[in-house]
Amino acid sequence: MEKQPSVLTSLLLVKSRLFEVTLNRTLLTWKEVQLRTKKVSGNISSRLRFGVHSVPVSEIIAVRETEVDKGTKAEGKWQKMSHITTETNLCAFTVSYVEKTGQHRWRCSNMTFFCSDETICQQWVRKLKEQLSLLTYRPKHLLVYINPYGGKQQGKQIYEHKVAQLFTLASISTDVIVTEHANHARDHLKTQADLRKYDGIICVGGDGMFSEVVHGLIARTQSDSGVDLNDSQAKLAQCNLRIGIIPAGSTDCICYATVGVNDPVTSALHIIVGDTQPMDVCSVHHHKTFLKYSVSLLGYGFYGDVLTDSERNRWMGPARYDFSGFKTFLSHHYYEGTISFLPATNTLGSPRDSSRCRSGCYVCQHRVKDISPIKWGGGDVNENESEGEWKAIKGKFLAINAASMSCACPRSPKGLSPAAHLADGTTDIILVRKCSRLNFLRHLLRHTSKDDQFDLTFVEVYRVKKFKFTPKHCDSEFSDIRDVRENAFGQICRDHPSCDCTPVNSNWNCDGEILEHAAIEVGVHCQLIKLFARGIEENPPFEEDVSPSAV
Ligand SMILES: Nc1ncnc2c1ncn2[C@@H]1O[C@H](COP(=O)(O)OP(=O)(O)OP(=O)(O)O)[C@@H](O)[C@H]1O
Repeated sequence: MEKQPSVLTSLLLVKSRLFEVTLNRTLLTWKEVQLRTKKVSGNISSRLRFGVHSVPVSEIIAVRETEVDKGTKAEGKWQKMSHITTETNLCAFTVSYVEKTGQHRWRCSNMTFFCSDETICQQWVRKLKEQLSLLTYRPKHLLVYINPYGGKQQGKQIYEHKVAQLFTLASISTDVIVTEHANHARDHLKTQADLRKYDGIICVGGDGMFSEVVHGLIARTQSDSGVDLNDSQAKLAQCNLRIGIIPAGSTDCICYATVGVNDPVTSALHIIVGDTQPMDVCSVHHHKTFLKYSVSLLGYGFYGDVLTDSERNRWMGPARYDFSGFKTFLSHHYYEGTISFLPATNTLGSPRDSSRCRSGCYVCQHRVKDISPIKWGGGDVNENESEGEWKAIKGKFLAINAASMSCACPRSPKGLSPAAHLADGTTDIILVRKCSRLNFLRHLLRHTSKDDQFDLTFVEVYRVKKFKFTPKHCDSEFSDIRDVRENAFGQICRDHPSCDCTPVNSNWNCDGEILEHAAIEVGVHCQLIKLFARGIEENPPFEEDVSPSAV
């Protein structure tokens, strides 16, 4: 790699140790210099270099002049150096920067450099600030929504104690709104917020809060661009404002998928350094009506039933998911219907790949541009020359899942579709056909083991750009099919929601919310939104412990 010319180089002190500090356009580096006086050919002292520490300029948070404790000024190696005086005014500046501490966690570290005179100190502060001012992609004004009731109801405290001071340090100004009811943030974004004032929108909460902000921002962007949300074939306008998530929810799936960890300080630092991660969004329609957007999972059958049951047991807290999961597993319902889809033919990846979507993902960067408006295949199978061939699969399914990202989280370390991508314009449909309880259990357990969860005869996986699902018991095109049930004799019962007949249709679980209709049409909108994140970093570098702060 070509060596960058240095912008500034000086010998500076950190505590009592001497460092050669160099700033170039991309890196701030400090190398320890040890003075050892030894006779080489009669006289002269030589310098030996020790530990090296580098910080990318793009990961410097702030720089400021620092008060010097006058009592310490005469200490240090400068006393031993004839060419640097200790008699002058000792000055210092502090650099705050991102330190990667492992497990994808970031922390804000401070390093104070002491200079022999004020001019050098001011020069360093000026040059560092100049370099930071070139990073125009960093946000300066943010709109923050805090859900005080998400997760363990710690949203406000998390923001005030862990995030606000970092934003102040980075000279980011904020307008903060603590939400007063569900959909407050969505509706404020849709209609009231003056979005021209901001460089990004931050939500403090969980996946539900993120979903609110996504819905508000997409709706606002489409209304500003004159796009009809109910038109399932419309090409949606991209949202330019980035969204940041400060995790304060119960599951924080989106944070795990885009940052690798649900840590408020790490997320705040990704926002400050101005990271960008594009993300696909699925639009979900029922005939001519818009229902919802989804960024992670659309699940019918097993995952829909778990959510429906867990909503009835909210009083149990987070334990309701385990309880409902177990109950749904035992009930072992299957559902009949037809899934039609348009396979993603021009993508570089496949759902059975061993590679994963990571920071700077090649597959997402080289996605085939989705320029055509969404067109729906009529009937079960339809050929459309410009888009490829629709396929249809009719059957009895225990689960139909569409994963737009891996959905990996501590509960399911590999996720539902380990090789799914955040921003390649596709979603992975996973069909689990009717099988024995034991086989279904084998499939479920493989989400937590090394074995391939798709390598089972009753499981199929397809990477698609669009799909539609038609449940078997959906006689009228426009009827609401939620309450269609089947009694013991196989007859359809619509009239007795309280009788003991089994539902013949499941509900769709759309990113943790229940959809009102089973018959849906879904289209993937490639890179519709952007997050303040950079994707999960592969083997994030551990810093060698040569930093003077560790001394
Ligand atoms: N002030 C409020 N009062 C009640 N509900 C709110 C308020 N603000 C937001 N909400 C709603 O609370 C729901 C849950 O919030 P959130 O996603 O932050 O936490 P969570 O459900 O515990 O976490 P996760 O979604 O990660 O499981 C969201 O759907 C949001 O619409």
